[in-house]
Amino acid sequence: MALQQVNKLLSFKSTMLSFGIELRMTKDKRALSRIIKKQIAELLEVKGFAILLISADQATGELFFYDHEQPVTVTAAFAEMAERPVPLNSDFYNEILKSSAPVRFPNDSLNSNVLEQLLSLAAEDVLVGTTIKLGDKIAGIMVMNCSDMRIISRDRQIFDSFCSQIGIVITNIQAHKDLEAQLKETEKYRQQLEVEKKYLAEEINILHNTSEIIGESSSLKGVYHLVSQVAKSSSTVLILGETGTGKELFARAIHNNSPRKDKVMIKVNCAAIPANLIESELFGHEKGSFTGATERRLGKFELASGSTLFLDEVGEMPLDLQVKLLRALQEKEIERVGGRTTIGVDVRIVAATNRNLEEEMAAGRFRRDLYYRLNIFPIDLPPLRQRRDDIEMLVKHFIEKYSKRCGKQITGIGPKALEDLKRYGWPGNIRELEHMIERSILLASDNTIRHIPLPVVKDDSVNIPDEEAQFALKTIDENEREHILNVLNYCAGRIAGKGNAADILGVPPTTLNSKMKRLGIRRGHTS
Ligand SMILES: Nc1ncnc2c1ncn2[C@@H]1O[C@H](COP(=O)(O)OP(=O)(O)OP(=O)(O)O)[C@@H](O)[C@H]1O
Repeated sequence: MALQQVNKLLSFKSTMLSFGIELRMTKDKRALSRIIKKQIAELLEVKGFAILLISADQATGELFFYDHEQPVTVTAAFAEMAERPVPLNSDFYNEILKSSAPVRFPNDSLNSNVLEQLLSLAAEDVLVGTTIKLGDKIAGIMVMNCSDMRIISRDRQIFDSFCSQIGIVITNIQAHKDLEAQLKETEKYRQQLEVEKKYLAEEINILHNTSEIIGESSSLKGVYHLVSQVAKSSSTVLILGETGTGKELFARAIHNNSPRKDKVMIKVNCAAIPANLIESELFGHEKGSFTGATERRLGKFELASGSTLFLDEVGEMPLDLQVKLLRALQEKEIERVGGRTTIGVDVRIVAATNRNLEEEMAAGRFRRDLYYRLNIFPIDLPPLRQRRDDIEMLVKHFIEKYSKRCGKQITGIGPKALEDLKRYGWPGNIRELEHMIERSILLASDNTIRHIPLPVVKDDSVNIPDEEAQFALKTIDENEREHILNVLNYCAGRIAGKGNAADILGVPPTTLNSKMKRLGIRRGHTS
């Protein structure tokens, strides 16, 4: 090799080496632009340049490196323009992206105000565009103006080496940016978890403070025994029982006596969530997966991982979601709405319902396969009318709880009032008893409850039965209908408002209205 050639090669190598080192040591985009400008001008006699960073789908470019010393760059208009992505759908950019070598273009090809201002092409200038690659991956596009394209063509080795050095820098910066974005996303995700955890912990705290299980009747002792047998395992439990019998209370007891007790039990009320939101509530969603999904949201399944998921009112779950629930239970993994990957979850399921699932299956409203998956360890909670022995204890418990809350000094209940309570049918079970005691405390004029405002009977067809035998002949719906009618009579047909039917029954007026509709109760039924 001729000495001159060897010297040229040596000098080129050392220039590239120091260029590469300089680039890698500089962190500031403005300073990097300055280094690129100096080198490109010295080596290739390039006058102006701009480098665009390409979006992942190659649809737009972001102005990344350019000559910050150009006077135009200090204007507000330029700053605003420089922020906007440059669309890459013109022939000019297509040609550059397709070509493996630098391409020369007519001077009016730029089609971008910001680039036109940066390069400020003179008539004698040559406009050149090229891709900036790292290996086979296109990282950016460089457009430049020089006086003679031949310099670039002649020194292609220099030019290519120069471009790949910039490719390394761009890729590094991009990777750093991606990492930062991921860290930001993770931090947001962590914060969301914290918020949800705090909210749930508070919710549970409230419930814990008030949710001692009271009762020593033999039927309840049978339930305690079942709870103690199953709690320690991870088996699915299905709690069955009429409304207000304490299904949620027992679900918490199972969780609190399980090895998962240090984590918060997560509850989903399958009846309370609109059908179109319940999937996202259970399985979560990715950002943008549907209108209104502005953030990624964790589902209750994910939140319950390592803990217990309490599926309340599972009998009300829409059929299409029952399929998804079954899949999640069988495969122990879920997919967020709009997500592309499956997420493994370790969740213990406790489900509850006041519906007769056999009937629901026969009517085609509940999937048989899901029923068998849930009915592994069923626990039947007896209604209050079958454990009247517990009424006195429960009454004492609620008197203590509510007299404190109401700021009254109620110490007990009179024998007549207690006898009335023991004879009543309790279709709303313990919840109804609880509300009744709260109401009686508010109405009491001295420190003893002497009168209980039990629903008044006005219609023979809804007469309150004397003994258990009569209840045994009725269905839950019949009982519910009868009780609602009694309460409506008592409130002179008024549904909404404090002290009226919905309030006494402990349900929102809308729920009472729909129950009335389902049970065929018209307002005219009441007097
Ligand atoms: N054995 C009990 N001792 C004390 N309080 C009880 C008992 N059982 C139920 N309660 C109270 O009665 C109310 C209703 O209980 P819970 O919500 O657990 O019933 P549920 O069967 O889940 O009702 P629903 O079917 O309407 O969801 C709660 O305030 C609960 O604390």
